[in-house]
Amino acid sequence: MAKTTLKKIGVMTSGGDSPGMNTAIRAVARACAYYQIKCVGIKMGYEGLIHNQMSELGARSVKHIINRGGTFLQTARSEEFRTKEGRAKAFENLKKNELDALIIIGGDGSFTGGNVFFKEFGIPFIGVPGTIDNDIFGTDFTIGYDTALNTVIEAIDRIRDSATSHNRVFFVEVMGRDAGFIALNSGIASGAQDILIPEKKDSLDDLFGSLQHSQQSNKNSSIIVVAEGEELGNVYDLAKATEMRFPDYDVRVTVLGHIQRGGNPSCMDRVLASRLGVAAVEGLLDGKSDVMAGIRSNKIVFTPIAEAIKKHNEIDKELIKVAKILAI
Ligand SMILES: Nc1ncnc2c1ncn2[C@@H]1O[C@H](COP(=O)(O)OP(=O)(O)OP(=O)(O)O)[C@@H](O)[C@H]1O
Ligand SMILES: O=P(O)(O)OC[C@H]1O[C@](O)(CO)[C@@H](O)[C@@H]1O
Ligand SMILES: [Mg+2]
Repeated sequence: MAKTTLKKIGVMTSGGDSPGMNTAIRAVARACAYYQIKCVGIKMGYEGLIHNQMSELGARSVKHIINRGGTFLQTARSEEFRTKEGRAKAFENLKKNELDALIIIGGDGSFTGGNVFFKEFGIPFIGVPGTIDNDIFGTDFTIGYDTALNTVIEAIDRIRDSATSHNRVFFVEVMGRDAGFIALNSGIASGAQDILIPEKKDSLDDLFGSLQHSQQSNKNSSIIVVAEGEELGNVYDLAKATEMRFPDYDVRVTVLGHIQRGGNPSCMDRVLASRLGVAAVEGLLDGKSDVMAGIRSNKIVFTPIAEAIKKHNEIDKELIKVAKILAI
């Protein structure tokens, strides 16, 4: 396997945390131990590189974290790393600690940072997609997405209990930044009356038509799942417009928020994180750099970082159709 002579690599988590990041760190540390290279854990994403916060991770340093949410290395959104001076400090520390390469577990922003750093200083790196949003090109699934979906449907199931008891209309906001993957899939899985996502052109008329249909077809509650990036309006605007249009409807709003980012990773996320962590170490040993390790049709693939950042996964139109048919 080994085409390179890497002796020591650094691993970090960066951007928003996601369930399964710990599993990925464990996989990186253990794969390094297996291939007899040193692994260093960098604290707080790029902040830890800039402020020299790092320590060696052996195979046993990562015990009992496979099942824990969050990231024990912690994470950050580093403004300083966006500056040339910040990145120069990071490079100095990287040399001081004799790190030959980096594995960056995070989202598109973290990969952009890695790409800029690679261009400036030639530090080899591989990205591992860790975000609940599933908004990264080059992988069918990102680490944390499946767990977040399961958290969302559990929450909406509970909302449904209350909604049906009161004949209410609920607007439920889910995360996803500019993408509607969480909303569309959780909406189908929780039997939503309507699902509003940025990738689909929505209108108030269509929404009102759907609510009216729900009322007329003897449903005793309606759940509307709204992606946080929805362009028609946020959940509060939509609830207000609905109350004005249908004064007799009893409307409520729930914003699920950061509960979607926590919790023990699902089996799917643990397997994904384990595979991608090993693939990233093997990829570096194989001489790959400036790429992201992902999974496509259940096979490990490496995608140039520039593509992973720029391109977007399309929403599956079949899912939109299924959601519509099943809301009959
Ligand atoms: N253009 C850039 N140049 C240098 N560093 C960058 C750049 N863009 C992002 N970064 C670094 O990457 C960090 C993480 O990016 P960001 O906050 O966008 O999260 P992310 O990795 O996209 O994860 P998520 O969207 O899931 O929260 C930023 O705080 C910054 O330190
Ligand atoms: O944790 P913060 O900084 O509030 O960021 C929230 C954002 O991060 C994510 O949870 C992950 O990218 C998005 O879904 C959300 O828009
Ligand atoms: Mg991002």
